[in-house]
Amino acid sequence: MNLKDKIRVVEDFPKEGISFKDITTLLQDGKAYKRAVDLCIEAVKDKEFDIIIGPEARGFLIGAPMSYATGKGFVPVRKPGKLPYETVKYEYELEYGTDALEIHRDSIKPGQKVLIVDDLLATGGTILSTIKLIEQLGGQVVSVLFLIELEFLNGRDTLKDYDVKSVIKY
Ligand SMILES: O=P(O)(O)OC[C@H]1O[C@H](OP(=O)(O)OP(=O)(O)O)[C@H](O)[C@@H]1O
Ligand SMILES: Nc1ncnc2[nH]cnc12
Repeated sequence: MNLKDKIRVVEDFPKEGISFKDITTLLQDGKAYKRAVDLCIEAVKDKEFDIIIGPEARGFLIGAPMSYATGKGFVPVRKPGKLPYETVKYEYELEYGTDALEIHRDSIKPGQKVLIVDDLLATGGTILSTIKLIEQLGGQVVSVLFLIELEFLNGRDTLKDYDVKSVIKY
């Protein structure tokens, strides 16, 4: 099965010049979704981690099933105003705008080994800010895993101090 064939590419969304990689077509195909999650788990099989962290919203779609399959906990990183308890916040730039992310202050214990998971690496801004949040709380990022990497945007340069893995590359 070629997973790339399951991803729908929508040109000029959400604005002109962006070639949007739409994973909803992959997710709605049960076998393809399972294969994608299995490949993500395979990609980090040599890594030791205590917890999985994924940013809203598409990071949940990959991180939560990986959490279920590996038996590790899942910590959501969310857009501002969504988490009910005390949070720390970080602002960042996207391929198509700016945004901010928050995490619960008590979600990571100092020294915990963290695997970060997201659906897609573009500029790396989302994950760099996720890393800042984790490190502020004393977590240790052992690896960062993406289902999709847009290599031409050089997000790996932004994340050069970290172990970065991806399953599908454009
Ligand atoms: O590498 P970057 O340039 O930071 O871009 C990648 C991020 O952009 C998308 O999320 P988006 O903010 O569109 O939110 P969503 O998951 O809620 O759709 C995607 O799911 C990644 O998290
Ligand atoms: N080109 C793209 N396709 C899908 N999600 C994205 N997030 C940032 N850039 C994206």
